[in-house]
Amino acid sequence: MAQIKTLGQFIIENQADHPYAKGELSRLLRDIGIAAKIVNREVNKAGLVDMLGQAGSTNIQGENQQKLDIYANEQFIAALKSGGECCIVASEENEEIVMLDTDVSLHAKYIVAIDPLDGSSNIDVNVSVGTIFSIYRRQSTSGRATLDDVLQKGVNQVAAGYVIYGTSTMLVYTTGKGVNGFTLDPSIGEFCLSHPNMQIPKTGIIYSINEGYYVHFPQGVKSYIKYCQVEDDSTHRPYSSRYVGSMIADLHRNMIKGGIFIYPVTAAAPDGKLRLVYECNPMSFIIEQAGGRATNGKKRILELDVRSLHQRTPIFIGSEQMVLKAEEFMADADEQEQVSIAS
Ligand SMILES: O=P(O)(O)OC[C@H]1O[C@](O)(COP(=O)(O)O)[C@@H](O)[C@@H]1O
Ligand SMILES: [Mg+2]
Ligand SMILES: [Mg+2]
Repeated sequence: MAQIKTLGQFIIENQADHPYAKGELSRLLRDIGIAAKIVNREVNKAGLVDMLGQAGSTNIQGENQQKLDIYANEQFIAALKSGGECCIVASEENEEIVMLDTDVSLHAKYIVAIDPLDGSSNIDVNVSVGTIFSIYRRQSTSGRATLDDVLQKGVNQVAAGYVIYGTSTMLVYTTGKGVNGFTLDPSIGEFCLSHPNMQIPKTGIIYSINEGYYVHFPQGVKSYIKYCQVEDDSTHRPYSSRYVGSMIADLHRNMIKGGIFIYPVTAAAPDGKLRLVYECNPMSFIIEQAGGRATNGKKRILELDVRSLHQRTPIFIGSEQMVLKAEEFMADADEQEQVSIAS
């Protein structure tokens, strides 16, 4: 049987990849791995430990917080605090940034942005959910780190990853040197390397979008969906429509099989629904590192200016050729619109 390699071993072995390698980032990734195991334990038995359903509170997005949203948030913040390598946590579930003000973490170099539980609407129905994390180095060199240290462009990420609590539990991450996936082996309680050097296929036959909002989509998106549904053997169309409703699960599937995931602007979400800092930037870093593409229909997600903590953006992400194709339809629709305005 092949030698297993745990996440801890892999992180240490690859520590030299990082310009600042003194072990802090490795310890930070270790802390995230520990919190992921604790959250996984509760997710797996949520119905037995009263962890299903709403917590009775709402977050800054106006969403009803699920009990597991809050539990996961507390576990990741606690692990990052006790680990001492993180000075600020920016979370979907906290309106403001969370300053980790222990003596050690005050001087820590890293910022962690996190979506503690992604796919919250799927918790109670036993469909895959996840955790998304993004890591930056603080830019300010003296005093306390501030919100400005958090509102950095996605290109500045030093690491990003996600945990998927699905048929198996996996942790997938990048530090800018490719993407690797680790599966949790409950019998030894370790994440073990199972998906080395993940590469997303350049194209695929899966499109992933909530078609229930079709009437509210921009013309370019409507045209692209029609393109996906046309019969054409030479391009393996019609494509298959797959939509789990957990960004993590939809992107993980597409990363392995190829495909495109789109969450565009809609009437209800004029800036899109998904959040730039702790959903779109980390997932775009991972997908790009796996050979894919991620834009807002025009501009690279990782180059977008970050103005606020819970800022939203439309996103077109996945297999490179499919995202480029969707962008073509967006550009054509814009052109049409310009022509009709001009005439
Ligand atoms: O129900 P919709 O509008 O299709 O939205 C589904 C999207 O919302 C999300 O659940 C938002 O994430 P959270 O669950 O972390 O709030 C994504 O995971 C998913 O892709
Ligand atoms: Mg989310
Ligand atoms: Mg969430």
